[in-house]
Amino acid sequence: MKLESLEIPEVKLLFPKKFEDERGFFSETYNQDVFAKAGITQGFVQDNHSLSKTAGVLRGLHFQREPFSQDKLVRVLRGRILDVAVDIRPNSPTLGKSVIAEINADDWNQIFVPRGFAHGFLTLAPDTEVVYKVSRPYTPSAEQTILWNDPDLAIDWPMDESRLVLSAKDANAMSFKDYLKMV
Ligand SMILES: Cc1cn([C@H]2C[C@H](O)[C@@H](COP(=O)(O)OP(=O)(O)O[C@H]3O[C@H](C)C(=O)[C@H](O)[C@H]3O)O2)c(=O)[nH]c1=O
Repeated sequence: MKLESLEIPEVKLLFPKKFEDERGFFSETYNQDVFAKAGITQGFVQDNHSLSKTAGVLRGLHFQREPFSQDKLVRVLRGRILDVAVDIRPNSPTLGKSVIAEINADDWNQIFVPRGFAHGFLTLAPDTEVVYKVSRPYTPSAEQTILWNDPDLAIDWPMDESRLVLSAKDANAMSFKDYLKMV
């Protein structure tokens, strides 16, 4: 499996092998030993799957407070996303910095977003299906959302706000400044 580090090394891009033949393809999309060799030793306890019907669906920026924070291993079954991981670790030298990568079915790539990061994505195609493993279970009481277009984070989303589809929760999320007051 090919592995690439991004501007924040804890966030990793992975390219599992895809064996193609006249029938189609086979791919081990997760293998504990192979991923451990890539430095991903977290166990995963839950698989998630979301469908976004149009391009312009923006989900995020989400995280779960400690001790419920989740590592996430994200891939795209169909379509394309711009995936964003924001470093929200209070003592990190890259606090507030984002890593952005396109994850899509054609490239068959995955992104590993460790705990300590807020996560979100913007769909770039209709009928985009995202599946991802998480290392701790969903804990609604611990779920938090930081505003997708927070001025201090200054994430360069490549789509005009008027075209975005957001949940009410995400549209009314807290600012990064308010998050910093929490920690
Ligand atoms: C996350 C989650 C949600 N749900 C239920 C709760 C809601 O009734 C419904 C939709 O949840 P939500 O609007 O939070 O879904 P997304 O906006 O796709 O949230 C996800 O999007 C960003 C990109 C993430 O990184 C998180 O994993 C996750 O928060 O599914 C569950 O039952 N289990 C779960 O693990």
